[in-house]
Amino acid sequence: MSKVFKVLTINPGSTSTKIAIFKNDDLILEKTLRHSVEEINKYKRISDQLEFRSNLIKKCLMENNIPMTELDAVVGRGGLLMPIEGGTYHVNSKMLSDLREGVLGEHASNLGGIIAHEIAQKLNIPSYIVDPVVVDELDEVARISGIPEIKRKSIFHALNQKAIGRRAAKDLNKVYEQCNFIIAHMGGGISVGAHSKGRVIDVTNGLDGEGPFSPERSGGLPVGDLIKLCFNKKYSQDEINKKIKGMGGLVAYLNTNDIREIERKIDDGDEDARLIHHAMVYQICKEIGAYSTVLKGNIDAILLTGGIAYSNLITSMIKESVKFIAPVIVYPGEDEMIALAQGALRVLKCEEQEKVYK
Ligand SMILES: Nc1ncnc2c1ncn2[C@@H]1O[C@H](COP(=O)(O)OP(=O)(O)O)[C@@H](O)[C@H]1O
Ligand SMILES: CCCC(=O)OP(=O)(O)O
Repeated sequence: MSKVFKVLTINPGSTSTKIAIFKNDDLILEKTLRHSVEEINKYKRISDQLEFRSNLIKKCLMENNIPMTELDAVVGRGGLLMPIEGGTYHVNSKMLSDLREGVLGEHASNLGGIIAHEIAQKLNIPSYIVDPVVVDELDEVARISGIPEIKRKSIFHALNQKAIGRRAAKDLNKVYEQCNFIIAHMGGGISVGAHSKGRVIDVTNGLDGEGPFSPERSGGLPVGDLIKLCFNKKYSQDEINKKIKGMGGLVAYLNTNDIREIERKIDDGDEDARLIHHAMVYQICKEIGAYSTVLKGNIDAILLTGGIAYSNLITSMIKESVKFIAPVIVYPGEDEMIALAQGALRVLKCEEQEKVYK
């Protein structure tokens, strides 16, 4: 009989840490540990959250009677490394140092590989990352920004966008590599991508001031006004960075990253909450419209996913605006945990070779 592998998957997002245990493809345990703005903003740098998130994970495994010694591998969501092709990468020392340093910036997913390695090395088992947020398949034309010194970058919810693209293709009785999709992942950050026959040829940088604003990010801003803000000596570089990610978007306007709380306020007649909620949806729709031109209108479906896709109010508002472009399919939440596990399993079962981060 072939060996059954037990894998721990760790997915640090900007507003949550999700963990799951799989026995081969079977899900044994899944937990979402949500973090409030106050909890997260206590820490200056993402790497400072290591102990906080790592302890929560260990506590959760203990409470659920999962002995770590039974694990065969640990796999984390990959972070802001140098741009790389998709796949499963063994966590190595170069990767760890780039994740700790934040070579391409700060994001919670930088902790995925670090925590996976921390747990795995004590157990003497391998640690991996899969399809990190820097998967880069952009068409050359999409890299041009408008200033030669600034190149557009592919930083997005690659793991989930790819997994949902595959799921939708299957639901449409097609294969991902034959389909054209616009995928909007709506979580703590929001990214909108154009998937052309299995390649993400253009995508909003979900982290750094592009696309729609999100629960905790500013999205694209009027540049002239941003420049004034940078040079008026009122804010440090760190403070401006926090306005773009962490303290931007819904957090800046309404002091919460929680859509459910905002929708309760709307139900209670809060007009400010209604306007800001509407503005976020409006910007998502505009971006979907823009990306329909990238695919020249040849689109199998528009896919809405991420935690925010649980909101019927938001998905129905988006459908209303974009359904003229292509059919809209909603996949609430994400397929990231199974995608992480399967990435590790393919390597453990020798069906695929692990990739080396250099
Ligand atoms: N059932 C729900 N209804 C509406 N919004 C939800 C629901 N569950 C989560 N969300 C919202 O989804 C967002 C987080 O999405 P998620 O994909 O979990 O993000 P991340 O992985 O970035 O932490 C938050 O704004 C949260 O309030
Ligand atoms: C764009 C990078 C990935 C990202 O934003 O993830 P979260 O929404 O989990 O913060």
